[in-house]
Amino acid sequence: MESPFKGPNQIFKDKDPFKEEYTPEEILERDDIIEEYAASLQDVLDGFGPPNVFIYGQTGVGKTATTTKMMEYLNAEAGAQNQSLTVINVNCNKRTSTYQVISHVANKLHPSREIKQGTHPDTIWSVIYSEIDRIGGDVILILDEIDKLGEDEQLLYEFPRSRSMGELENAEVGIIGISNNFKFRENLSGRVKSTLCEKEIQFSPYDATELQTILNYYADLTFKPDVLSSDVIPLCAAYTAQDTGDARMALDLLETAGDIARHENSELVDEEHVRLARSEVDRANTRDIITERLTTQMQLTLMATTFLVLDEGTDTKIKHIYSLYKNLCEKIGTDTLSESRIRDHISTLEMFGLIESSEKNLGRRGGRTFIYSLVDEPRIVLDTFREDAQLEAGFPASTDQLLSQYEESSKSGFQSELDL
Ligand SMILES: Nc1ncnc2c1ncn2[C@@H]1O[C@H](COP(=O)(O)OP(=O)(O)OP(=O)(O)O)[C@@H](O)[C@H]1O
Repeated sequence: MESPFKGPNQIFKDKDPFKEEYTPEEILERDDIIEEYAASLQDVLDGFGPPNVFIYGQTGVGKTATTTKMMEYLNAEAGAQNQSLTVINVNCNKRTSTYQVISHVANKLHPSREIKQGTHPDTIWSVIYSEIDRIGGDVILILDEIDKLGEDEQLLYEFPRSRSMGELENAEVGIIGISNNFKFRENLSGRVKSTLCEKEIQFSPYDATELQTILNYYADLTFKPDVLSSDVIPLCAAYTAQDTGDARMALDLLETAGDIARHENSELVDEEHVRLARSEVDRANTRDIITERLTTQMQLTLMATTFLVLDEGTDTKIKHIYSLYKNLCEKIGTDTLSESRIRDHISTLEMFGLIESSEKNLGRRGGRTFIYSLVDEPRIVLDTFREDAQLEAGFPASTDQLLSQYEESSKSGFQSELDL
């Protein structure tokens, strides 16, 4: 058999900067934010103790990268001034409760103690406090994806108050919470909000010009010289700015365009590669949101909406979505939520960019109603649900037939418009 691999790579010189764990040398296009961030952290260097800061903004807008860079600078300055500063970083995506976070922090502070699963929380807290007091100085706990802690506020209440509650004598603690969930802040209890959100920094989405600067920087690190045709970066930036303004998505698009060109043994990456990459990235993003971000109940709400969209004779309004949702729950044997909870889920699906709404007049009867449609092709959404056997069990037997009919009629609808 002939080798299935392609010839020598003519496109990339390095792919590390595209990896999740890569931290760029420079943070571009965020000078104002960096200034604001530095002002919030100045207390540490001036000896007034670490602040609590809440960082928020959509996904991929540089919250984590900027925070990592700020901590590098802060550590260097604190070191130069002989100040004791300890920074502990925890991603709450993997540790979603106070218990899991404190176990992790205790293990980081005191690795030889090895906290075992089931250790009483009081024991864990006392390991943390005695270790922090032994080290002394300022301690900053960074909680990335802090919203994953949900309603478990114990850590957020207790940790920033540890000094005033007499748990610490030689040290003081501040929390930097990072979140892309806008609802999280609103849902915090007053007592936690007032401390955690003492200082807030909002990261806005990038515009096309900012994305171009970021993409040019990464392109220099990752592509061989002169392989990108001149419209590739502006196109990647324009597509992403119109959509989310998310730098991760723009980088993903650029890398995928390069992958496609490499797969074709092409010597250049061009506009067509970016177009192909765009539909690949869209498909992958939709899949990621559905599988990683939605609860089962949200998935069922989206599934009901998708089947209604396929059933072209029925309006996709909440009442109909809810009724189909209840049938699906029954079919796959899960709890059924109230209509108002499903309304909330529909708002969340809109926030994730999976569905969109339009207002419809109800004609002579008067009044208006909202009609929902899918942002992506139904096939992409259903293909994702098919990967989950429990959800697939809810599919009607006629799914494939409905899907083909829908796709046929969308195609013929397009042709008849062209005939005009
Ligand atoms: N201003 C920037 N300069 C250089 N690189 C950037 C910038 N903004 C984002 N990036 C890069 O884009 C990617 C996504 O950024 P980052 O992880 O910081 O986003 P985030 O806002 O923390 O997203 P999430 O909420 O999903 O965690 C990373 O590879 C990061 O290095």
